[in-house]
Amino acid sequence: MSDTDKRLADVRARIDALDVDIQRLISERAKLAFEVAQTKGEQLPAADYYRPEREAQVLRGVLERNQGPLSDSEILRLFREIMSACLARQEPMRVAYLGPEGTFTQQAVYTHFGHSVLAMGQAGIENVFEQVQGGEADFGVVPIENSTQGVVTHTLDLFIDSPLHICGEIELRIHHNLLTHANGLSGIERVYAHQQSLSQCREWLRRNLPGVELLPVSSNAEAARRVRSAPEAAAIASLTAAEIYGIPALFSNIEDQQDNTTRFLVIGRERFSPSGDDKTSFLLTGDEGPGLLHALLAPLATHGLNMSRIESRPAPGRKWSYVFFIDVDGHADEAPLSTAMAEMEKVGGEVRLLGSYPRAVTSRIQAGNEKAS
Ligand SMILES: O=C(O)C(=O)C[C@]1(C(=O)O)C=C[C@@H](O)C=C1
Repeated sequence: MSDTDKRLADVRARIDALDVDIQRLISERAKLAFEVAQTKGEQLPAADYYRPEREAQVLRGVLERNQGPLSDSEILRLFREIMSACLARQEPMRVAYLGPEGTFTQQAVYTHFGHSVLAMGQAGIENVFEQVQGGEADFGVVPIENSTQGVVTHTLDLFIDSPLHICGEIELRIHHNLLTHANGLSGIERVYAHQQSLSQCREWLRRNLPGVELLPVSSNAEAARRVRSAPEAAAIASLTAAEIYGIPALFSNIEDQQDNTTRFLVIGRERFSPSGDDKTSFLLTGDEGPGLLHALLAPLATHGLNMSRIESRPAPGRKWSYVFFIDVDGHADEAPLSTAMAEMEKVGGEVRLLGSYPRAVTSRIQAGNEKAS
């Protein structure tokens, strides 16, 4: 045996010993998670054991402890999967998402819930809402805004008449790829993609495929599906879609903005407790003149609450009336937000809580500055 072989055998023996420990510890952890489950009630479906606030706390701890050599997102992913597996001891949770298979929304589902869930692709955002409301799905995941393209108005509008709650947010870095069976750019006659993705890659397409026909379709996964047997066409889609539909990526990371990020919301039928670092979304409506919005927002300022977003949409059936979507820091069950919301209700108009939920854990990972990457 050469010296190199001996060193290799030695390191592998140490890895084997560690694997035994890791496996024992994971099994021990799973047993403790089952113990927690028993205290919540035996034989309930997984959705009844799910505690997003606790999961966020566990994952924040993982990030704080990480000293490398694994990157923050890798170590998060591993612990995410361990918790997902611990939870899926009963029937897996059913999570509806904007499909078909291979969309970024599906990727958001796995990033947030891990792979031990049943992800159910839906044809439209409204179908995701319907599945959760009707109880066919335990939770739903829908896109809400993109850092390059702005808000997904269709999702906002669906909240206006929905009784569902927001119980989580997911931030996903969006990397676009040019998928094609063509050997080079010169063989491409048309490009399919979702309109949002065409817009996010506008500059790249202008420089690299000038004059080529750009065809918007319902999703990037649908674009990939169309290109499967059309070697003269290309699709803009994720690498997951490339794998599912068996199409090579001719170019990767073709998005114009390096930090192109999409935010998704998790919707469900219940409300959850504070996690220690939460956000709250609510809806404001009222017909009492321009001073009303100012009066409604004043308590937020008085209590020093940070408002991270305000979005207005036309109120359905009321010409020139608006509905305002507001995001603030804090949980509605905790002061100072609970106090501010009580004061807002006294002003008049309607203040409807859409949900309080843990801030996306991945938002703690600085883009391009990832610890140990
Ligand atoms: O702490 C709990 O409430 C658990 O059920 C355990 C656990 C975990 O594995 O850490 C599992 C599922 C919940 O969503 C949250 C956490």
